[in-house]
Amino acid sequence: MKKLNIAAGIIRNTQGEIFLTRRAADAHMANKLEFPGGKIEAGETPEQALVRELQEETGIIATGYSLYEACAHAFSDRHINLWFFIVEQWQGEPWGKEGQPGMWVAQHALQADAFPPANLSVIERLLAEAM
Ligand SMILES: Nc1nc2c([nH]c(=O)n2[C@H]2C[C@H](O)[C@@H](COP(=O)(O)OP(=O)(O)OP(=O)(O)O)O2)c(=O)[nH]1
Ligand SMILES: [Mg+2]
Repeated sequence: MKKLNIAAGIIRNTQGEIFLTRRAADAHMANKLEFPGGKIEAGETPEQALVRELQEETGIIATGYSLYEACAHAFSDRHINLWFFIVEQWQGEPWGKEGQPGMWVAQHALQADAFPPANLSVIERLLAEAM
């Protein structure tokens, strides 16, 4: 079974909104909302992958972040380890740089069923901790 390690950024602004992107129609977990991010490459730390992926997918340079939650999930065809980081300091303005729709959503308005199933626990925690 395929094993993937993923770093993703929960980019949160001072209004308590989080930047989300929608996955492509032809990707794994097609059309689901996600926290921007992607595969940790050989030799990279999760933090290095986070900074690289956010630059590639949203154009920002993350400068302040901390690990929020790590979890594992077995899909029917792959096993993934996910590292979710809260990102609260960055340079630039995030946008859907790879053509994917991007949007700001209030933390308290996140909806777990719009995300891949692996995100359930992190969404529940974000909802519980929303202002
Ligand atoms: N980025 C991201 N991926 C997630 C989330 N939840 C979740 O299950 N995933 C899964 C979907 C994919 O199987 C995997 C992410 O891989 P990806 O397709 O984004 O990888 P990548 O950016 O490196 O893309 P590529 O170079 O392979 O095209 O993790 C999430 O919140 N954010
Ligand atoms: Mg990605």
